[in-house]
Amino acid sequence: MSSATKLQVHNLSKSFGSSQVMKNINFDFADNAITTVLGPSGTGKSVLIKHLVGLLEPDTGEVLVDGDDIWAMTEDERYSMRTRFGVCWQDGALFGSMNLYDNTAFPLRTHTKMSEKEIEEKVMRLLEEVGLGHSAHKAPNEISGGMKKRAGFARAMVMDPEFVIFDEPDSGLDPVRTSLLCDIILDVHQKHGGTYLLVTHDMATARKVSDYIGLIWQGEVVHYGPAKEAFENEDPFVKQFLAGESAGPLGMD
Ligand SMILES: Nc1ncnc2c1ncn2[C@@H]1O[C@H](COP(=O)(O)OP(=O)(O)OP(=O)(O)O)[C@@H](O)[C@H]1O
Repeated sequence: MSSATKLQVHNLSKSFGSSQVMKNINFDFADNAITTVLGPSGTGKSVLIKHLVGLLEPDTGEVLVDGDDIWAMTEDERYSMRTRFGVCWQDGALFGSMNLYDNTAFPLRTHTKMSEKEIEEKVMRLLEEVGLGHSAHKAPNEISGGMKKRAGFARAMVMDPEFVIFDEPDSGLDPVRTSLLCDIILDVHQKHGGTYLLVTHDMATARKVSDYIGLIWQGEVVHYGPAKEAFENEDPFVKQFLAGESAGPLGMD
């Protein structure tokens, strides 16, 4: 893959105490495509996301946005770099005291000078795009887990991010709701473009949405390439991983 993509991770390593979670990770995330990073629980997928948005600093290595190392930036530059990202956390990370409309409007009211009329037009369009146009007045505790994730997605999109990151979009959802969310992700991506990254261990999600697939195993990238190539790959590690088999070269520890 070209080394000139807008979002890159180069030789990133990270340890917590004596536990090394990331071992020299490299990714050049394809521009304007959907990449899924797959890995078993505890393999460091959320840690990867936190590095990408500048919430964690690597021990060694770099996170590059447009070729600039985010940890060589000033705090202000890093803050403004973060506004180019929309992140969909597992539970939607909604403010419990605000309805879905106000949750989605919050970044616009905080970071822009848009009028309430402009905000309303944008917020309602996004809530409709994620299938929540009729639920704008509801509070987070009045809606299902799937709806929370969709509301989190609408809020993540409201500042027109170039990079959209999903932390396990399928977690806690049944297969039908997961499939609905995947359809919405594909629709929104087609409409707005952007570089999307999903981390998950759900193969069905990966099959449905991915243009590219990366596999992380024990803190290392064991495969990265076009999704079709990954699912046709004969490498025993990749085959076992994508088939979800217990027998094979990947150990269970
Ligand atoms: N701030 C932290 N301090 C210490 N250890 C941490 C910290 N953040 C993550 N870890 C450890 O790093 C490892 C990877 O965690 P991470 O949450 O990234 O896994 P994951 O692949 O996202 O797992 P899951 O699929 O279960 O969400 C775990 O062993 C976790 O306990």
